[in-house]
Amino acid sequence: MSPLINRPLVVFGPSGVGKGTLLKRLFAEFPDSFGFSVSHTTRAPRPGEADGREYHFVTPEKFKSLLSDDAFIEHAQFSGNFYGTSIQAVRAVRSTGRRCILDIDAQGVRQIKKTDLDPIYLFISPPNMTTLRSRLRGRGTDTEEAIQKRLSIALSELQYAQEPGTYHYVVVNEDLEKAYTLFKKIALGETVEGDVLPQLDD
Ligand SMILES: Nc1ncnc2c1ncn2[C@@H]1O[C@H](COP(=O)(O)OP(=O)(O)OP(=O)(O)O)[C@@H](O)[C@H]1O
Repeated sequence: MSPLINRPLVVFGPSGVGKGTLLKRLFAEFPDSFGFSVSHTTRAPRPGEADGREYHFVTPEKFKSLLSDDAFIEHAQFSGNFYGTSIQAVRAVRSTGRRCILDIDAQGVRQIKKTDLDPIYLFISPPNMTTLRSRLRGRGTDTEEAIQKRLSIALSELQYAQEPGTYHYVVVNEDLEKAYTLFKKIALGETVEGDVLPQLDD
């Protein structure tokens, strides 16, 4: 098996747990070491978005043909549009000498497990549910209805993480400095213990 650093890193965890916060810090500290793959989408580009940079913008027909050619390692539909990560996009990151990071949901993780991508799976966990709820509210970006929806999806993500063999590592994002220190070591391919998945039954 190749060294850990050569394998893509799949980062998953419930909405509001702090994935974006940790990833932003990692990219700021190591601007040349990591890359996100460019996904395909059928949604229209927003002002300022460039094809091949934010997304590969494709028609629904093209998306379907890629899908039937098994081009995607995972795909999903959100609010009427399709999104997918192609194996080619992951390889493109690798060819620039960067470690590819995939920030996806549990449904995507399930799909990737059926491929031969062989990534490292890292689950970002809240220390408890109370903290997760208050972070989602504290972010101030969602309505109460959207928060409830995110929380119910979060519960299924947490249930998924409790199934055996789901992840290689857990990072509990309680104290941000501590979480980032461990997250960084895992991203850099160091061999570490990782945290233990908390109970999350509060
Ligand atoms: N260790 C921490 N302690 C306290 N607050 C934190 C910590 N980590 C992140 N936060 C805050 O929690 C909120 C959610 O974080 P963030 O947006 O990074 O989550 P996310 O997992 O990327 O969510 P989504 O999947 O919805 O994009 C933000 O307001 C962030 O500043």
